[in-house]
Amino acid sequence: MNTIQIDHLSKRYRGQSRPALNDVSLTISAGMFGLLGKNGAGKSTLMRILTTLDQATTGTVQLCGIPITQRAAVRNQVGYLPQNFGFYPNMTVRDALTYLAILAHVPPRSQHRRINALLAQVNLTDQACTKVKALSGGMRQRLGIAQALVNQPKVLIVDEPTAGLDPEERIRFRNLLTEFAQDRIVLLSTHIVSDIEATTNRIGVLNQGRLLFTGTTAQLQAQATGHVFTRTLPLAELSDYKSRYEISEQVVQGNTAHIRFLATAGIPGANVVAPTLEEAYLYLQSRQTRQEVRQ
Ligand SMILES: Nc1ncnc2c1ncn2[C@@H]1O[C@H](COP(=O)(O)OP(=O)(O)OP(=O)(O)O)[C@@H](O)[C@H]1O
Repeated sequence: MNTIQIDHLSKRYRGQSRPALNDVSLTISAGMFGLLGKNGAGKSTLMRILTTLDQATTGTVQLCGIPITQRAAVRNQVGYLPQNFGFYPNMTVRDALTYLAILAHVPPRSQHRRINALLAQVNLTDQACTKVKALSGGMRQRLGIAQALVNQPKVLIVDEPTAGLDPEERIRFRNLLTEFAQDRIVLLSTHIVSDIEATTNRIGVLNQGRLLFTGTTAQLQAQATGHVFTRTLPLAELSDYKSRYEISEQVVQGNTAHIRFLATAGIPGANVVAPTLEEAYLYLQSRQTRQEVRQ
């Protein structure tokens, strides 16, 4: 029963006219799963419901077979790294983890061993005596993972974890997540497509509270096949293209522009190219917008 089963989940915050989540149904099985969506799509709301920090308005969730309403039991199975994670700045890394281990009821005789293992896993052994406030952004996020794993959860939920990390730390952090996904569910929420590309091929896309897509990255890319084009054109024509099409890439050299763009049908003089995952994601979003305009 190593799955998260979400059925017809909706959430409407008090005083808001539009629901933050709108009839979301989704099954997430073991391994890494990426949840993509732009700002305000509802990702954090879903994460907070799955971690029992917030409650749905309607719908049900079963996490590893446990109904989400059994909050204490669910919390034993879930580790969470929230957005903007930051805690106990004046404690050392070891003291902060020890404190959390106590809160998580880790037996005193296992605490030291568990914390040493976690520090090694997230590569922070050398920083055990460093104060949290002195860690770099990447180290802090790795400490965030360690704190989420203190109670050895079956499910790890991470919300926009790579924002603000430099490329090296971002890669390191993503590799860490894929390692952890080998024997548990890791749910990664992000609006950064390259984070998904580098870690998983199983995704869901949220937009304005609705699940627009769930499947593999290849399936998403297949939906955009035939809708991404490349063209070299005089720089003077670029603004006209920009007003008509979604440009996914542009390189300007002198008076010439090389562009990749999205269009619903073939364009004379433009060549069809295979969509990248980012372009497939943009195509999905723009198709949704066109449908809304038509309605
Ligand atoms: N506590 C709250 N009270 C009222 N509205 C909220 C609350 N939290 C979120 N919302 C609204 O719910 C919608 C979804 O927000 P949510 O934070 O879940 O999106 P998100 O995809 O995580 O976006 P971001 O990447 O910006 O965090 C937004 O319209 C947001 O304004």
